[in-house]
Amino acid sequence: MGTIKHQLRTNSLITLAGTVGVGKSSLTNALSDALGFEPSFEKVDGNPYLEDYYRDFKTWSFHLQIYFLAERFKQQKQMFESNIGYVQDRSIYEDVGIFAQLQYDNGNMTTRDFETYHSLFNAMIMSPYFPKPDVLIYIDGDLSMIIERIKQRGREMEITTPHSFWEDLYSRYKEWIFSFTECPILHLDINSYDCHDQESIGEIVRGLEKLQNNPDMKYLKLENTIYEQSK
Ligand SMILES: Nc1ncnc2c1ncn2[C@@H]1O[C@H](COP(=O)(O)OP(=O)(O)O)[C@@H](O)[C@H]1O
Ligand SMILES: Nc1ncnc2c1ncn2[C@H]1C[C@H](O)[C@@H](COP(=O)(O)O)O1
Repeated sequence: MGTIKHQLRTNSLITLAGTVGVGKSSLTNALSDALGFEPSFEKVDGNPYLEDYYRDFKTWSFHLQIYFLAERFKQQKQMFESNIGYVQDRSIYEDVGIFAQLQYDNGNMTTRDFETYHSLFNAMIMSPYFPKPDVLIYIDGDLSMIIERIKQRGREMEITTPHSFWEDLYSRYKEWIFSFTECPILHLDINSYDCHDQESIGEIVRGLEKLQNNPDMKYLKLENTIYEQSK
């Protein structure tokens, strides 16, 4: 798929948010390609804690969160210094507001560790390396479809994780997005776009432009961007 003409600032930061398996990485690829921006991925292969974490949340939650924070810091610093456009696969706000909070609420992180984690997070986002994203794209959809995608993707550690964990994560996302005010939100449903369709990606780009060019506009939901279906 080729590049799409757009009017976004050349150093824009577009961040994707949504639960595991919803399609962030796939859309990060398609959008960065279309915009001529760099993609910035969350690396799963090579994460030294992730498999242990899924086996034993209580032992590894704090270690994993610190690891993710360190990775994000390096990623943000590199993005800030290069001063070019990026599409980022997952925001730091989800680490703290969803994943760490979930494990704390479920008794898998102590108050001491949670407070240490929070103070590190707060110190980091005060640094110049953490400008607010221009737009956060929130991807949502039916939980059953999302679970199907997790199964199809085939990461063993995720497939063997109890359904209740995905339900908890899913319902937290629904609440979290309503309280999110750091930047404008472009809301997509997994049935409302197609990563392989230039028209559909073009509609998403138009949505991003609207939000970036209208400072009073804080939220936009794209109901259907798939040309074939909308006819
Ligand atoms: N629009 C889509 N339609 C069908 N399958 C999709 C779509 N987007 C992603 N997938 C598939 O769903 C799975 C999870 O997608 P991924 O982009 O890795 O999600 P995330 O990064 O949110 O965890 C992958 O197997 C991917 O190929
Ligand atoms: N902050 C996090 N805490 C726990 N687990 C996390 C965090 N960020 C990502 N993860 C996990 C969830 C998935 O198993 C992988 C990759 O996420 P994905 O949504 O598939 O990009 O890492």
